[in-house]
Amino acid sequence: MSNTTSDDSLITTEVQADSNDDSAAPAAGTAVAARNLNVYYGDEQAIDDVTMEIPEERVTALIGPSGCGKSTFLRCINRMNDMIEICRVEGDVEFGGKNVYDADVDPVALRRKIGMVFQKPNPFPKSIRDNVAYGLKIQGFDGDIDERVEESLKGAALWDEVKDQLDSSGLELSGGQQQRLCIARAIAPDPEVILMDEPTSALDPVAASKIEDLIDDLAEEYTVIIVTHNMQQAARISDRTAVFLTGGELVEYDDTAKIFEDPEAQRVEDYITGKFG
Ligand SMILES: Nc1ncnc2c1ncn2[C@@H]1O[C@H](COP(=O)(O)OP(=O)(O)OP(=O)(O)O)[C@@H](O)[C@H]1O
Repeated sequence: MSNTTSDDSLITTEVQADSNDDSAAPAAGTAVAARNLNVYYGDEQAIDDVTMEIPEERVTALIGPSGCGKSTFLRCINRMNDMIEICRVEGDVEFGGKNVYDADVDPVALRRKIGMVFQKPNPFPKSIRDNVAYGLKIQGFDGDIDERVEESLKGAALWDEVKDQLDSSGLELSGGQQQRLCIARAIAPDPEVILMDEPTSALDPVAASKIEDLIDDLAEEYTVIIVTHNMQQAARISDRTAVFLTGGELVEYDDTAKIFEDPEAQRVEDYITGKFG
C-alpha cells in the first residue's frame, strides 16, 4: 500500500498490517479487536468495557437501541472521536497488531486503512472523478489515478452508470448513486476496513437494496463493520452481529444466525423481538 506523503508533515506513521510484534498481534483472521474499551463524553459513559474481535473480510453488524453507543464504538476504530473534544477513550483498539491509540499512530494514515461511509451521502461539490481521486491526490498517490478511479467506481458498482459523465458534479447523482460514489471514494485508497454508519437509512428501498448487494461484494476484499437500525438488514447482510444495549454495554456478540434465531440473553431476545428499543 501507499507510503506516507511529504506534502503533509502531520503524516508521520503508517499503520503496519504486518507488525512483527507478536505479543501484540491479534489472532489470525482478526481485523480489529477492542480490548476493555471504555468511552466517555465528559462524565457520561457511552461504551462500557467492551472487548470483541471483528473478523477480517466479513460483514459485522452493530445493532441496538438509539443512544446505546454503536456510532461511538464505530468511530473509535478509526479515531474519528478524536474530533470530539469532550470524548475520552480508555482501553485498546487493535488493528494490524497495534493499538490505534498508541502515540506513534497517525490518525490520517489510519483512516486510509480504515475508511468510513456515513448515513447521509456526502460527496464533495466536485466532479465524479475528483470525488474518487481526492484522497489519492492528497496522499501523493503516484500510480495511474484514472485507472484507480475506474477500479474504485467498478468496486462500488457505479462505473456503468457514470463512465460517460466523469466530469459531471457528484451532486447531480441520485441519493443512492451518491452513496455508492462515497463508497468508491472510501475504497480508492485501498483500505482494509470500511466502517459504515447507517449507510442506507437515508435511501429509498431500491437504492438501499443495491447498497446491501454491494456490501456483500465488498466483504470479499474488505472487512465491513456496519451500524444499522434495521434488524432485517443486519440479518440479511452480516456474518456476525454485536448487540449493544443501553449504557454502551455489549450484551451479546455471535454469528448473526445465532443472534437472530437463538440468542443467549433474554434482553437480546426482547430487543430482537421488539419488546423494547
Ligand atoms: N458528540 C457527543 N457529545 C456528547 N455526547 C455524545 C456525543 N455523541 C454521542 N453522545 C452520547 O453518547 C451516547 C451514545 O451515542 P451514540 O451516538 O454512539 O449511540 P448510537 O447507538 O449510535 O445512537 P443512534 O442509534 O441514535 O445513532 C448517547 O448517550 C449520546 O447522547
